[in-house]
Amino acid sequence: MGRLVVVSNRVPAPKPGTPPAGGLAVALAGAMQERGGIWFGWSGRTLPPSAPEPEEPEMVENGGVTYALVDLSERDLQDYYAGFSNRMLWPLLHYRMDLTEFTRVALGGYYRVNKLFARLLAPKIEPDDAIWVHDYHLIPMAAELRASGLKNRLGFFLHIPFPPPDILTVLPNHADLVRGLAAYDVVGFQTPNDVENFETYVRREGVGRRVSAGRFVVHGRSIRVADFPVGIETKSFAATAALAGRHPLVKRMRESMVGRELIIGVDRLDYSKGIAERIQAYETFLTLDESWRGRCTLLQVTPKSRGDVPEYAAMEREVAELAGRVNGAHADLDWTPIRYVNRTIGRNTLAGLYRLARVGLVTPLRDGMNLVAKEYVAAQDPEDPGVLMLSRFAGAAHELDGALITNPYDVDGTAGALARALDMPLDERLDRWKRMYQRIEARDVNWWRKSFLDALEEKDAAVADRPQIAVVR
Ligand SMILES: O=P(O)(O)OC[C@H]1O[C@H](O[C@H]2O[C@H](CO)[C@@H](O)[C@H](O)[C@H]2O)[C@H](O)[C@@H](O)[C@@H]1O
Ligand SMILES: O=c1ccn([C@@H]2O[C@H](COP(=O)(O)OP(=O)(O)O)[C@@H](O)[C@H]2O)c(=O)[nH]1
Repeated sequence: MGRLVVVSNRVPAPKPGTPPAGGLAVALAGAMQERGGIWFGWSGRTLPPSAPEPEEPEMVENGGVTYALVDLSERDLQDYYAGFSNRMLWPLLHYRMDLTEFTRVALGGYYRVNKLFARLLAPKIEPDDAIWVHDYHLIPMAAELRASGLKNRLGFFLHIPFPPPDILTVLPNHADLVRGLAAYDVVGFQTPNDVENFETYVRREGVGRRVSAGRFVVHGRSIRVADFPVGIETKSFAATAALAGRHPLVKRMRESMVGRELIIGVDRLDYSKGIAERIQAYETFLTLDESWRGRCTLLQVTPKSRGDVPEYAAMEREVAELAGRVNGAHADLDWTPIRYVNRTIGRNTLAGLYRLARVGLVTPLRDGMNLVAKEYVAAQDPEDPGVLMLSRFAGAAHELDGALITNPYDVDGTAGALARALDMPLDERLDRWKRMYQRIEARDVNWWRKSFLDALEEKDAAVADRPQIAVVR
């Protein structure tokens, strides 16, 4: 068995002595420690203005994993990351054609960085290594690596949605992008809906077809295509949450609630997350059901994200103004309806905050999966669990059928669902929570990693033999 080589734009900082943070990082690091591996990607740093392009990645060893990190020039970062990845692919793949900006300059930067990454990575690859590329920033990597003569197994996992063809074909280079996907041996999506959109695209564009369950021929290559819903490290997150009540910040939060019910939202500041619509629904709820005034608080944790992209800066202002206006209109001397926190909270603290909250509000307009939804479920007290409110447009809604499923575009409907969640009796909360917990325990992040890698190394039964998961009506 060869090594595992993971390639992703963002690589968790390999600081000596600190474990990698986040479910994805933990699981992939676990796989690499088992097998020996390289984690290749952007260092998170930019090169000084006149510095030449790097000839070698910086190699850092930590905890049995070799990190291979590449600094990017400011221009490459603007064109490849802020430009084509986050102003074109991100909005388009989240069904937001109105927010896209396509430029040939940014597209050029996207291919330039993929070429650079492939050139720096190829010499590090051994013949029996399995290579697993992650996310929309790096779709052309397989084609670039194959052009340098590599014959290895190559897998790709898309963490964000794959939209229907009428949306994808807005992208002027959609044909090249899908040709790039066909250079992999396995292409993984988050949900059956994404797989279906891919199938419709290749059929309509006349570039391929599904030949059997989980197997496609695209541009003449036979590839595996299936959904592999990403999970979290469920058991350890649940254990952390059970102990997190001792954490000083969680204690302070509980004391400050003075018996009020907590409603929690945790999202990067991103227009895909539906934060403004959520605040509007909360305001409608407070207006419609006055009995809840002064008896509940919405804690919205929203770290800033992608500040170089203009749409994100605009959204930062919009959400801050909205939260301020709702507080101004509804607050009392001893009660603030919304606590809006614009910084990153550590996951151990978050675990305790989720457990304190009677309702978890996860209402994206579109989301690949949404790990916060799974973390909220994992963190609940099994004797007295809270209620997850989940947008039907989050990938997680295909699995978490015990949630109160909402449509974030329906502000009144979401407000009504919030009232129902806060009033839900214990037996219904228990019944809903148990179904969801069983699911995320069985399909945790280790299941995700193993099922993808088994498909990549052709060790699995036919992908189609896997039990089907619930599909949102
Ligand atoms: O790296 P950034 O630009 O700061 O953005 C953070 C990450 O956001 C996206 O996450 C996605 O992956 C999650 C795990 O599979 C999934 O639950 C979520 O729905 C997705 O939005 C992005 O895809 C990552 O590449 C970014 O690193
Ligand atoms: O202040 C914060 C906010 C978020 N997160 C973590 O960031 C991840 C967000 O993943 P998700 O899939 O929900 O959305 P993404 O941001 O990847 O689109 C989750 O593990 C959260 O626990 C965190 O550690 N601290």
